[in-house]
Amino acid sequence: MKHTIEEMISTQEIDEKLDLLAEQINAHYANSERLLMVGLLKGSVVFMADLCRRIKGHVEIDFMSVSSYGNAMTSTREVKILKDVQSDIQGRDVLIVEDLIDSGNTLNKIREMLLLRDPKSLALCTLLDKPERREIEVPVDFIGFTIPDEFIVGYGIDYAEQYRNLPYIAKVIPQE
Ligand SMILES: O=P(O)(O)OC[C@H]1O[C@H](OP(=O)(O)OP(=O)(O)O)[C@H](O)[C@@H]1O
Ligand code: HPA
Ligand SMILES: [Mg+2]
Repeated sequence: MKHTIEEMISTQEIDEKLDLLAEQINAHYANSERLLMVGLLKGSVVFMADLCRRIKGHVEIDFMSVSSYGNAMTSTREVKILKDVQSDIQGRDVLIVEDLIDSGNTLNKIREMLLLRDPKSLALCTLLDKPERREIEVPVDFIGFTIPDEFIVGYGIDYAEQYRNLPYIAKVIPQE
């Protein structure tokens, strides 16, 4: 599809928001002994890398790979687990780190799956939230930016695998 992109959230705004998010997360887990941050590949990689370096104390990171969008702009609503976490999460404080919540299908599925493994606690953090698009309610504990219903790219987030390397967040504008 022919399109252009337009900057929506600058690198500096992202940096400042990450400082705030990290402050909230550090306060929330001040008494936690072994926090496990679980990122969802691939979209959360850039956010995870920047966020985990701001978290204090004993922190471990792990990743899961799920996919629901392929190269399209709309969800198939089917969430496939392509790679599971390597860590045993039973009795652990687990923080899921996600780049974007749109319909809520991805996070809802992951949350249900991880809860069955009996973690000590399970919380959700997303950099971007698009509440207008929600199909399933998911409880989110830490939210960076609440954004309108636009297709987003950059800072780890793709359109047909492109733009993950942008250091800022942009919206995609379709063209004739
Ligand atoms: O709330 P939802 O409607 O489920 O959509 C959000 C999910 O969709 C995107 O991932 P995608 O499946 O495209 O994989 P990717 O992270 O590898 O780009 C995004 O990174 C979120 O994980
Ligand atoms: O806005 C988006 N951009 C990229 N991938 C996505 N997956 C769900 N929503 C989006
Ligand atoms: Mg994607």
